[in-house]
Amino acid sequence: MPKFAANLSMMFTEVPFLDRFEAAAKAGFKYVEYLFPYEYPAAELKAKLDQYGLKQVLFNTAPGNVAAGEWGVSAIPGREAESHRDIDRALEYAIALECPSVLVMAGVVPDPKEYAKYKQTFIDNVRYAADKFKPHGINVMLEALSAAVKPNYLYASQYQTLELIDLIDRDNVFVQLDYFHAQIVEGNLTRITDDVKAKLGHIQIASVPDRHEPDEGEINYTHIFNKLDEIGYDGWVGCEYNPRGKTEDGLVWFEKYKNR
Ligand SMILES: O=C(O)C(=O)[C@@H](O)CO
Ligand SMILES: [Mg+2]
Repeated sequence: MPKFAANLSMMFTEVPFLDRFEAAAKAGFKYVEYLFPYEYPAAELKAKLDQYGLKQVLFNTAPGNVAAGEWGVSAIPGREAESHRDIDRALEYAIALECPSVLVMAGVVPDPKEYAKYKQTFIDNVRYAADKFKPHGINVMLEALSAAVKPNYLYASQYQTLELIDLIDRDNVFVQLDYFHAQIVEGNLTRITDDVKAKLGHIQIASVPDRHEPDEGEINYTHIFNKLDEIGYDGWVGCEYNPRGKTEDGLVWFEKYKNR
C-alpha cells in the first residue's frame, strides 16, 4: 500500500505552520510535504521533522510574485537568473531537510503565441536543476496543473509532462501525478497511471470536484491505491486536499493505511 504524506500547506491549518508537524505525527503520518520552506531557516524545519520522527518528501521551488498571478518563474523568458537562484536555494533546503524531491514550478503563459519560448525556457531551466541536483541524489518533479486551479499554467496534461521529460532528457526528472488535476483535465486515470508509470516520481490526491478527502466524489481511490500496488509504485502519495472540516475528523479514510 502507498506511503502517505500529509500536505502541511493544506492539512492541519487549524494550527500555525510550525505546529502542523506535531499534528501530522499525532494523526499517524510518518511523511510530510508542503509548498514552500523558505520563510523558515532549514535548521528549524529539520528540527521539527526530527522531533516528531517525520521525513520530508517534497517541496517546491519559489513561486515568484503570487500577488501578480505568477506561479513559478522557471518558464518565463528573461527570468533565468532568478530561476537558477530559486533552484540553488531549493537545493540548499533539500540537502538540509534530506528531502528526496523538489517540484520545479514552471509558471503561467500570458500569451499563447509565446508558448514555444516559455516551453524552451522551462526545458533549459529544468536541465539546470537536474544537473545541480544529480550529485546529491535529489530528483526534479514536474506537475501538470488544471486550469481549474491555475489557468494558463505551462502544462495541464500528463502527456505534456511526459513530452517535457523526454525533451529535458535527464534521468532524475519525473512525473508528479496529481490525480485531482488529472481527473479534471483528462480522466482515464487507470490508463494514465499505466502510461506514466515508467517515469512516476510522486503522487498527490484529493477528491474531485471539491478537493476534499479522498473518500468522496468522482475518483475511486480504493481502485487507484490498488492500481499503484499493481504497478509496484513505492514512492509517496501526498494528501493535498482541503479538509471538509477539522483535519483529524476527516481522517477516517486514513485509518487502515496509517501504519505504513
Ligand atoms: O497545485 C498543486 O496541485 C500543487 O501540487 C502545487 O504544489 C503546485 O502548484
Ligand atoms: Mg498537486
